[in-house]
Amino acid sequence: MPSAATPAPSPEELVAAATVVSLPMRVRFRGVLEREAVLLHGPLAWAEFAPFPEYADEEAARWLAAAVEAGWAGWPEPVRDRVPVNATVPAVGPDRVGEVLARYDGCTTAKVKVAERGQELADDMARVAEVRAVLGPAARIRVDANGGWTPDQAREALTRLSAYGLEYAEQPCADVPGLARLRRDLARDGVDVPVAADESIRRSEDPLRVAREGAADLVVVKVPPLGGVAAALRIVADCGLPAVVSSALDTSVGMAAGVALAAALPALEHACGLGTVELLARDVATPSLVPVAGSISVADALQTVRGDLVPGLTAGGGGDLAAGPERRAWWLDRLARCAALLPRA
Ligand SMILES: O=C(O)CCC(=O)c1ccccc1C(=O)O
Ligand SMILES: [Mg+2]
Repeated sequence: MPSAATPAPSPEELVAAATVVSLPMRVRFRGVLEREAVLLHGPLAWAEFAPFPEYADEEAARWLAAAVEAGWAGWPEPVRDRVPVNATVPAVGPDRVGEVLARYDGCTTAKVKVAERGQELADDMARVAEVRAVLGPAARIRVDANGGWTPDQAREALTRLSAYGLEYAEQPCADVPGLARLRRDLARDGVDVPVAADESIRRSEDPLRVAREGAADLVVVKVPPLGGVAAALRIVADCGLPAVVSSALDTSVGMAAGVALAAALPALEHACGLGTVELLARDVATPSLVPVAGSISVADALQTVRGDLVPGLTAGGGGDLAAGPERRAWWLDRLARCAALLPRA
């Protein structure tokens, strides 16, 4: 049960509840082949704190607020039992697309990374074409450029990629004015590709600006950067746009928070980017929280965080997933600094 009266745990309490793990990834994502995370054993559940290493403390503190909600306060009530999930295809060559998609059981929506640094539109075309060929005409395909295109590049790329049929384009351009201009240009040209905002929501001081300025058709929401499930629900309601829940490259523990958000949204019209545990070569829970027949059960998500993790993984010990002493010290220091930034009830 969420409770506004639950006081935030102290920095000492959080450090005592923490273990630091390092997980190898199957494919490079965000330029890394290894994902580090702090797992916190709270009184209600396990929680995850894993802001990307380059984020400053102020931004990382929102990720910690989301972890405190998970472990200490609890999540809003679900309104559905299962959450549909998309496959996520990193910027691999077409030769690896089949192998990536095969790991997502029953997923009929795929998100394809595009505009990767060092690659060209021809690479994106080949990757998206292969996804369409593997999944067939009925599948939904969305692309995610992570802000990598100028508005003109995005117009050209999406006009060409639209030949494969796109559900939407996620963060095609880096900023809100760019997204708004692109949306107008696509409408003028008759190119039917809706625009979704991701970074413009989750890394913004003003997450409602996208909606105010008509810069997107839908919003992508992630629990950790928005400061928790309850905070994300409020942002979606205030935006008044359809929402897609996505992950931030989480372990099964972090993924459960995304499932809790997707389960609690009043409306859910799109598959969610909550299948990315498949990108990790190792995970903290058995079984892993991965889609079965294209969706994740909400009860499975709750059980994942309320039960035991893999043998040897306890607050204070990471078993054979434990990060080395230097990385452990770096993360615990960061945890304590971010904890000091949280409002204390
Ligand atoms: O939405 C998905 O399918 C997976 C999540 C994802 O793509 C992602 C994962 C880590 C960091 C950024 C992003 C992103 O959506 O941009
Ligand atoms: Mg994105």
